[in-house]
Parts: sequence; structure tokens; C-alpha cells
Amino acid sequence: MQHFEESIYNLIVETSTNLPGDVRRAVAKGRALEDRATRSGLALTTIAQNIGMAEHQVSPICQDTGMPTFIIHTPVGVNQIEMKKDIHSAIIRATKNGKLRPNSVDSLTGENSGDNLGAGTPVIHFEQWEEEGIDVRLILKGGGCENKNIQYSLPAELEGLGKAGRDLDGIRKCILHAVYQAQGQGCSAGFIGVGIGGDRTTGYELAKKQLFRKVEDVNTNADLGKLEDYIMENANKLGIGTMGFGGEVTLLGCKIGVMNRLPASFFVSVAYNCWAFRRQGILVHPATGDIKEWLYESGTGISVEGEQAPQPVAEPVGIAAADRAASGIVPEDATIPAAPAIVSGTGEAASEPAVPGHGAASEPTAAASTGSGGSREVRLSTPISEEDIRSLRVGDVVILSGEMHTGRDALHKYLMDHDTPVDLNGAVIYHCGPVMLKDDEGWHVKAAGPTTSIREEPYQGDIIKKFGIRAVIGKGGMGPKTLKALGEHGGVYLNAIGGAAQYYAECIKKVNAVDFMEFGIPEAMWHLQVEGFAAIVTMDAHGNSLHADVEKDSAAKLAQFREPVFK
Ligand SMILES: O=C(O)C[C@H](O)C(=O)O
Ligand code: SF4
Repeated sequence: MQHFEESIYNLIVETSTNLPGDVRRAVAKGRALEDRATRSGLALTTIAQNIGMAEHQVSPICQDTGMPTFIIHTPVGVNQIEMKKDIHSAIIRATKNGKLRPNSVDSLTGENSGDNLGAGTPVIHFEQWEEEGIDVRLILKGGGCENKNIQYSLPAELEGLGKAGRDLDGIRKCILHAVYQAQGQGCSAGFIGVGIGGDRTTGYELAKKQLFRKVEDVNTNADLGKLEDYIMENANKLGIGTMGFGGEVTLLGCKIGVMNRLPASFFVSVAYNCWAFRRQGILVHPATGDIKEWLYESGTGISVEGEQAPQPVAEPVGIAAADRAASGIVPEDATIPAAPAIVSGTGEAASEPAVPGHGAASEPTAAASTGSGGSREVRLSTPISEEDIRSLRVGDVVILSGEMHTGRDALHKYLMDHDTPVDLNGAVIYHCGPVMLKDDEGWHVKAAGPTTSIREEPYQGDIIKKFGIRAVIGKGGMGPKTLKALGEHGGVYLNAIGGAAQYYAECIKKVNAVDFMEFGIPEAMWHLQVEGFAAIVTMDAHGNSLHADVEKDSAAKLAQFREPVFK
């Protein structure tokens, strides 16, 4: 099978950079349901633009290319040992070429192997079958959405929903709760795979395998098909929205599988996948290793525009996101807009009605312009003053220029009891683990979207105060400890659009330097020169948190699903 390594390399690149057709149609459907001028609507526009950029630049849709997981069916007689060697070499090549982020980290030492190989990685499941061809499927599922997977053991008492029994209605409650508990942290709007039964291990495996079904297929089990339809009709009533900003679209797909269980156990396992639902497959010739056919429809040419009733919507700056997305590629001569789609073309930010429970925006600073609906676009350069930060309110869109510093799990733990290598007074910390490539000119950013910020909650408040940091950028929001520190010290949390890795890479004009390379590329402290980096204030220095409000609001909505539906 002399071409098998090349075929696997092509599968990896296609999966990482070109969102498949069925997923794009689901994103387009979601966009059609969301008001374009809201934060969620504009986040989806940024996502659409990012999808086109990734395809055009053949670069990772999201910087987190996850735990490469292969499910391979082979006819009898195929040498799986040789296949595994070819897969490893393709993984190494794809990592070296910046199509995968080095993601294999020693769980005890924290050391990143640098080439995505290591104990248990990549994941390769081989199964034999009666067919002649070799069927290879790959999913790249990132850590942030993997962290939102959840497993229920029935019967159980579920928050807001009461008792969940060992029946279809109990399963219904588990699935709704699974969508609720993810909030926006797993980069909603998401897709879920559900596994009913099995033991703890096989239940989760079944859930993940459901993600290999096509988005538009019909469940062969009529009862489960009805449950899938019910979930798709009702999960969006939770109002969590894209990125957890609040909105009409929280879930884009639900696929449910079932298997036998032990008498003592009744597990309902949910695999939560973000909007960057990257899975692809190939049928391979068993003699030559060539690709005979692709198993999921390519995304090329499939619009993520999403037809919407004509609405007075201000087009994003630069070439309209819709044109980029519709073409599926970013035209060669396209100038990537400095002010991103989060900000409308007229310089007005999302015309979101004022966030419930938040005061009207204070007087705009010199660099601000006021959009309708009370939110503003505020241009700031680092280092940022306390006055400028305290003038910001939840809902404002901040467009940043100047130097910012990446920092996530390893750095935050380190800074708790060490000093910082750079002055962080007035600085911006970006929760991001980028894909980076180095050549003779130095380091280049290949993908740089935000990571889930809640993981830094134990450290963030202390670090903000210890070093004088003014803004933290990430996604999914942070908790009460950080919110308190923002008020005491004068800081804000800015929510960037999760998964928009090409979008934000475009705003990074230069890599000034890097510290802590010993933490590995994703965890190092990258000092980046940015221009036009846009993100939304979702936690401000006045005690306001959009995340707390959406969580409270969606909890109340969840409770509406308490009464039995499937009797
Ligand atoms: O690891 C990352 O860069 C992002 C991660 O997938 C996350 O969603 O937090
Ligand atoms: S950052 Fe968001 S889009 Fe990227 S892998 Fe994590 S959850 Fe998915």
C-alpha cells in the first residue's frame, strides 16, 4: 500500500482545514435562524468568514486540532502494523506543516511531544469487515468541547429537571441537561453524539461514534429518531446561543445510538462537539493505498450564508462575510478587514438590546463610537489605562491594537508563584494556544483562536491584581472570583469568537518574542503585535457578567422541560 501514507496525510489536511458540506449546511441553517445584528448573529458571521479563510489558506479551522481519532475498517489480510506506521508518519508531517497543532502532552510532566505522537496518541481503532475496501474515518475534536462531554447514570435528579428515570423520558432530560451544562464553553452552537447503555467506556465510545453519522441522516431506530427531532426542536429554546452570548441557536445536530447495558447500570453518555465539527473519511484501495472516494461531502462551494428574511443588517467591514462564505473561499485579492465581522460596517457594534440587568453604557471615550442598542465599538491600544477599562460595559466591542501576550493553563499556574518575564502593567493576556511555524524569518502564526477561559478561574483574579493586567481575552467566560477582581482592580473580560483561528491569526501582524518554550508551543507565552483584534466585553469592572446572566436565564428555561414528554 505504497500510497497509504499520502492518502492519510491528505485526509488529515482536508479534515483540519475544510469544514464538510453537511456541517456547513447546518451552520447556514443556524445563521438563518439568528438575527444577524445580534452578538450571536455577528459571531456566526465571523465563524462563516473563518470557515472560508481556513479553506482558502489550507490552514486549521481552529487552532486546537484535538486528539486525532481514527476509526478504520479493514478486510482480512491487511497489515495493520504497517498502516499504523504510515498513520504516525502522516501525523508527524501534518504537524510539521502546521496542519495540526502539537497536542500530545505527557500527563505527568506536562511535556509536549511536539509531533502529536505519544502514549495513546493518536487514537486508532481497527476493526475487520467483510468488504474489500479500507474505510478510514478521522475526527479532530478539540479539548474545550471534549471537556463538555458528560455521562449520566440513571436514575438521577437533574438540576431544574427533577427525576430522570431509566426510560426514554429520563434520556430526554439528560440530553437537554447536557446542552445546558455546556453553555457556550464548548463553542456553541454545537453538535452532540449520544450513547445510551454500555459501560462507562463503551457508552462514551458509542456517543463519539454517533458523530461520524451524517448531519442530515435519519435514525434507523424510530423512537430514537423521534427523540432526535424533539431535541432539535427544543434545545434551542434554552437561549444559550453562539458562544453562550444568548440567542436562538445553541444546537446544530443531535445523533443518538443505543447498545445493551448491565442490569445494574444505565448510562447516558454525551459527546459534545463544537461548531468546528471536523470529521472526514476516505475509502482506500487495499493494494495501492490510493483514495478511491471521500466519504463526506466536501465543503468547497457550500455556502454558510444562511438565507434570512431581508433585514436592515449593516454588512461587516471589508468584503462582506456572506460573499466570502458563499464563495467558500476568500478571493485572492481579498483584504481581510481590520475591523472584524463582530463590528458592523457602519462602525456600529452588535445592536443587541441592552443585556438584561446591565446599566446603559457610560459616556463613550474618545476612541468609542456608539452603536444602536446601547453597545459601542471602542478602539484601544496597549498598555491600557484603568480609566479606559472602567469606561467599558458588557456588550461593548473592543478593537485592540498593540502587544498582547498569550497565556493559558501552564503559564497561569507558573505566575502564581513566580515573576513574569515581561511587564504586564496595563497589559492584555490572551487565553490562546496558537499553531506556530518557524522559518528563517522567525515565527509565523498559523492559527490563533481563544481557548476556554474557565480553566483559569482558580488563578485569574490573583494574577490580574499581582501584575496589573487590564484585560483578559478568551471564550466561554469566567466565574465570580475573576468578576470580583475585575471590579476591585479595574479590568475586563473580552470574549473572542471560539474557533475563529484564521480570523484572529490575520490580526496578528508580528511575533515579537516568546517565553517558556519549555511548556510547548500551545502553552508558551507568545508576545504578539496585533491590529484590529475585536472581542466583546462580556464581564466588566462594574460587576456585570453576560455569562452569569445567560446561565441564569437558560436555567429558568431548562426548568420548563421538567414535565414528562415521552411516556
Ligand atoms: O486548546 C485550545 O486551543 C482550545 C480548546 O479546544 C478549547 O476549546 O478550550
Ligand atoms: S476552541 Fe472551540 S472550536 Fe476550537 S476545538 Fe475548542 S471548542 Fe472547538
